Amino acid sequence: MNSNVFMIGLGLIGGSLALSIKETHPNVTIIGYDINTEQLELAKSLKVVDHTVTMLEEGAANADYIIVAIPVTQAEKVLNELSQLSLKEGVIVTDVGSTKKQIVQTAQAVFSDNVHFIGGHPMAGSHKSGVTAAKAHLFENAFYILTPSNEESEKEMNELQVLLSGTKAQFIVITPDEHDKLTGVISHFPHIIAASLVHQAEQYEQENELVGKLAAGGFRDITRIASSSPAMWRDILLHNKEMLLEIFDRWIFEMHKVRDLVEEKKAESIFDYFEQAKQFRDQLPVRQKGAIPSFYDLYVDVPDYPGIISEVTGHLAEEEISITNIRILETREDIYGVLRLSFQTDDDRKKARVCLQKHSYATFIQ
Ligand SMILES: NC(=O)c1ccc[n+]([C@@H]2O[C@H](COP(=O)([O-])OP(=O)(O)OC[C@H]3O[C@@H](n4cnc5c(N)ncnc54)[C@H](O)[C@@H]3O)[C@@H](O)[C@H]2O)c1
Ligand SMILES: O=C(O)C(=O)C[C@]1(C(=O)O)C=C[C@@H](O)C=C1
Repeated sequence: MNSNVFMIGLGLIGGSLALSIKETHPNVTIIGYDINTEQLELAKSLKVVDHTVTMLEEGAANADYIIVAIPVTQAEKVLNELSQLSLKEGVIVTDVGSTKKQIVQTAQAVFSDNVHFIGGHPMAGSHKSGVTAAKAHLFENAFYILTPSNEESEKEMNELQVLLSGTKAQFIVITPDEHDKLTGVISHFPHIIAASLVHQAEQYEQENELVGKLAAGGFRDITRIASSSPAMWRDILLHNKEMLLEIFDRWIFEMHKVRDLVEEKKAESIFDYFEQAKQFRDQLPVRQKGAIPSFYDLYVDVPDYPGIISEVTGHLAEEEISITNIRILETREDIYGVLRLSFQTDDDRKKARVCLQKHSYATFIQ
């Protein structure tokens, strides 16, 4: 494949897609554009793209594929701008936005028949933003949702999937409406809850400063996504208003129900509430990225002495095995603690296990 790809938006998602495309199709030329000149220059110096341009029309004119990877309200604006430019006959335009209804509607309204728009949404990401957080394998095993317009032929759909095959994601085709309902439940609303829990803790901290200091474990796990880009989430909430209002109502009803159980001390019902949630949560496909992010965790028994963590990570670094997360689960004096190392892939975890066993560490996988 030696097509021209024009990547608009060189942040986490645009950067990651560019890297994965280049890995599978080295002859593809990727031209990058971003309104933030710092991101643009970084993308060029990190070799995430081959060339950069500072005007939309410069990159759009010769593009066989245009990928719009910017916050969703900006995406609508840019689709409009693109529709005013002279584009190659048969160009395939796609986006990566977390909402689909409004974007697909805009694309259908503005593009003529010689432009093939296919809505897209890779269902994996991070709370980190910017090109420096981009990774070629960000979407491995994740679902990649496509919402083609009715007229989109099989040929264009196949071509786009070939271009994006390096993501190693699993493509799934649904309607924009279905998309916004599903993501409202499993992605958009959870982000609101995470942010609201953080706000609540902040308010309580004014009464007692220990709140912030003690906020660890569960609080950190459930609020990681509250560190995501505010601009991105503002736009998503504005786009998916109808669905989110419906979920708010159900959620408020649910919270009243649990509140009543607590007030009335209904022990059995409280148990059932947690038990049913645990059952549903435990049977979700954890190896697969998507609704629940997958982590390839390796547990290592470690004695508690200074420098132990750098010793373990040092062995892994020698063999160029990268860790995505590290956490001490339990380290008390004079006993063995447990280090939980997370990896991006199962392969990295296997290599790490062999490496650490060679250095006489006991390792286990849950
Ligand atoms: N972060 C995630 O987890 C995730 C996952 C899947 C999809 N998405 C979607 O991907 C899109 C991009 O998110 P991201 O995480 O890469 O954000 P990001 O902040 O890392 O990158 C966005 C980039 O777009 C640029 N930009 C903004 N407006 C622009 C414009 N008008 N023209 C050109 N460049 C512009 C910004 O300067 C920035 O570099 C969003 O629509 C988001 O909803 C995000
Ligand atoms: O892992 C995270 O940090 C994410 O929030 C990723 C996440 C999600 O909600 O699952 C966020 C928004 C995207 O549209 C898709 C994926």
